[in-house]
Amino acid sequence: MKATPPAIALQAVTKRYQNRPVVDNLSLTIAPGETLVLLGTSGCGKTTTLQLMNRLIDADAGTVLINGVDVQQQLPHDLRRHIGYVIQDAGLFPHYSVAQNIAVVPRLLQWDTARITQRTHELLTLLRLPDTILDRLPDALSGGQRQRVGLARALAADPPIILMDEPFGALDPITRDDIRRELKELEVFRQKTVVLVTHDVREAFILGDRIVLMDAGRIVQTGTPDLFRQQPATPFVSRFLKASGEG
Ligand SMILES: Nc1ncnc2c1ncn2[C@@H]1O[C@H](COP(=O)(O)OP(=O)(O)OP(=O)(O)O)[C@@H](O)[C@H]1O
Repeated sequence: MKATPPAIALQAVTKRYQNRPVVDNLSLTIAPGETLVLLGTSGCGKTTTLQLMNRLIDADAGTVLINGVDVQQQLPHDLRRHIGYVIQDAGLFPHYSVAQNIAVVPRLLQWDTARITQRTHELLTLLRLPDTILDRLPDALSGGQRQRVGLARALAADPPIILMDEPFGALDPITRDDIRRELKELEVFRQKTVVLVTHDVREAFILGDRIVLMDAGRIVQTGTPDLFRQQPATPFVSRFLKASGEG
């Protein structure tokens, strides 16, 4: 029997801007079903690393594989239909209603209206959203509701991989804590391969099966939250954890 390939693999990947590597010879594998958190200070290359995974940007060197297939052999739009993407403040289309936002990928996949309606209602229930918001524009939602709609949109076609870039960054601390907790408890979230970018150590410890701490485009330490607590690999790691009150 053939072994299952990693859901995502980066092999010696480099991305340069103005001749400066912002992702520097980085290698990383993510198992199916794993929640991996990319953690690090502002500008260390987390977002760039994430965007290499769904071909929002292309690497200058190295290989990115999704389920064992080089992303260069896949069309960006095909790839993105199979990889959900959630960004800060949800990134909803402002002139689309909530219903239209949630239906973006199902429409691309040419689902019929009945199937889209059924899926939309399932997602509203899953994410504890009232169906009274379906006709509203994103502007007429609270930040927490917008973020939930962003999640619903990313989950709509049930992609096996979800990429999340500072998904809770725009929320107040209480709403952020609530949504984090709810997300962690969702069965669907547990089953999926999730890569989450954050600079928030607490968030990384709550949500991550494994954490990758980056600095200047490189990996400083990889491991479970417990490993980070018990064996910070370098003084940089200790300082990073201490600065957030988790060290
Ligand atoms: N399109 C671009 N052109 C030039 N430089 C860029 C571009 N995108 C990112 N950079 C630079 O690459 C570096 C890494 O950026 P990246 O967004 O990946 O960092 P990050 O760790 O996600 O930071 P943050 O937490 O602030 O979002 C930064 O110095 C940034 O200024």
